[in-house]
Amino acid sequence: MENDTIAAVATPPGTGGVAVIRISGPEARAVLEKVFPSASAAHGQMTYGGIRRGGELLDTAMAVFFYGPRSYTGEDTAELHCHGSAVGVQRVLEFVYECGARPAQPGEFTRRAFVNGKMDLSQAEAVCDFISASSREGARASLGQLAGNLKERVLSYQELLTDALARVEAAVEYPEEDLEDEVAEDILPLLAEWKAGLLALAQTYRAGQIAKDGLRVAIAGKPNVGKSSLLNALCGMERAIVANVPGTTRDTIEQSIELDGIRIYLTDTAGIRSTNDEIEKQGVKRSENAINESKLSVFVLDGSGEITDEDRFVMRALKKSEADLFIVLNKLDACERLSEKDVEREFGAAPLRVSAKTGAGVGELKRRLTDYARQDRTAGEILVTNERHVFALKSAAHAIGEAEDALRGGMDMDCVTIDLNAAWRSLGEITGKTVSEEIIDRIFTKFCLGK
Ligand SMILES: Nc1nc2c(c(=O)[nH]1)N(C=O)[C@@H](CNc1ccc(C(=O)N[C@@H](CCC(=O)O)C(=O)O)cc1)CN2
Ligand SMILES: Nc1nc2c(ncn2[C@@H]2O[C@H](COP(=O)(O)OP(=O)(O)OP(=O)(O)O)[C@@H](O)[C@H]2O)c(=O)[nH]1
Ligand SMILES: [Mg+2]
Repeated sequence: MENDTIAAVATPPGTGGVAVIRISGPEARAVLEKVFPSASAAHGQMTYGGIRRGGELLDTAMAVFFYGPRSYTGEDTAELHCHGSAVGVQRVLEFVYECGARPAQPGEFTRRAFVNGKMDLSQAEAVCDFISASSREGARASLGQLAGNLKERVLSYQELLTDALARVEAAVEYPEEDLEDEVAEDILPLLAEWKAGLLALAQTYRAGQIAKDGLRVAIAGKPNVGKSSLLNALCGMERAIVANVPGTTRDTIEQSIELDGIRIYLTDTAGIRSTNDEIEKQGVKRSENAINESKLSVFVLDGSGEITDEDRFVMRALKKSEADLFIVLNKLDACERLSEKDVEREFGAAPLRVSAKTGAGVGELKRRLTDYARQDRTAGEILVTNERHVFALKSAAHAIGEAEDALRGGMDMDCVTIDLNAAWRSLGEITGKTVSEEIIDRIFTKFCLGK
């Protein structure tokens, strides 16, 4: 399976300007010559010509050939740049299969690039993330990883660990030289530094996850405080129905916006209150679900009224969830009955004053949302966006901590060696050096076809 020749359409299905078929493997050149006889023999040179099966013209296209290892996959690779006709591309693809290629599995081109050492596992994962990025920040984070920022950082830690291991092993090997104390003294501060660095990197995951997957924000509050109006103000359109009738919003309403490069999934919810109305009850249940699925809740209060038991009821529901909380005091354009102090006294946090009606304060709310999304950014420009990587970084930091304890406790130097090796192996899970075939399978089956 590893060494046959694969083919797939690399561009999205359907109608387009141009569609690209990629062919990779030892027979790629032979396949290309059958499908596109006028192909140039020169590396990377695109030529124009006809694709004919028997006497029949299937397309007039362009083709290019890359000799391995100077290609994306590291193998011989051909590309056919066809007209973006769904039917035309299908016919050319069938012809390519007849000429000796087989259909590629999802992610198989990139898997070959990984197997052939063209990229490490973190870069291969970044290819998938970059393609599916839903915001500028998500695209930036995955492109950094694709360019190798995480890989380089991990490799440099592995190099440091290897140096430390060499010193520890020398102390073990030449006990007569009494190197142990000196090695311990030299290495201990380094271990602390590496552990902190790895943990700081792991901590970028919160911001990384938001960059990659966006931030889910629920807009919650009792009926008629202006939640739907706030949703509309945040997304700049009349997305939800607004009316001066408590219970206007019956179902949750979702709208995503991009704020300063970050994808934000806003959910406007039905006003939460205890009710006997069957439909409203279901709406309230959905509101509670939306809050539980969000990382952040915006709790809306009506500044033209008083704090009521209904507000307290909502606050209790919010407190039960794990979501962080912003309090917003709405209707600041109307006569003011509630001050920021009142809210702080009641709910323990100062609110942001806005008017969903005039838009006052909405810019500041947006700013606070993006600040919230960006907090925890350290460790330079690298953003860890993958739980698997976080786990590996934390495991490595933990093993380094064990090595520290062993050194400090005057334990056998062999224990230190074991711990440092464990740290090295944990880091190798990120680059793919020390990862099981099952995990690699799982990663690549998530890819789209043709990548
Ligand atoms: N036409 C086309 N465009 C594409 C791709 C592709 O496969 N085909 N890519 C696919 O995702 C991305 C570009 N990524 C690529 C990465 C490496 C190589 C490559 O040939 N690398 C060789 C040679 C480098 C060189 O000549 O300097 C190498 O690494 O040895 C090609 C594309 C996006 N655009
Ligand atoms: N003066 C003023 N009125 C507002 C403001 N925001 C909302 N309103 C009014 O308050 C009423 C309720 O607004 P909605 O946005 O429908 O309130 P809601 O919280 O979504 O209500 P439910 O869906 O019933 O829970 C409407 O008449 C709005 O025009 C504001 O900032 N100032
Ligand atoms: Mg509403």
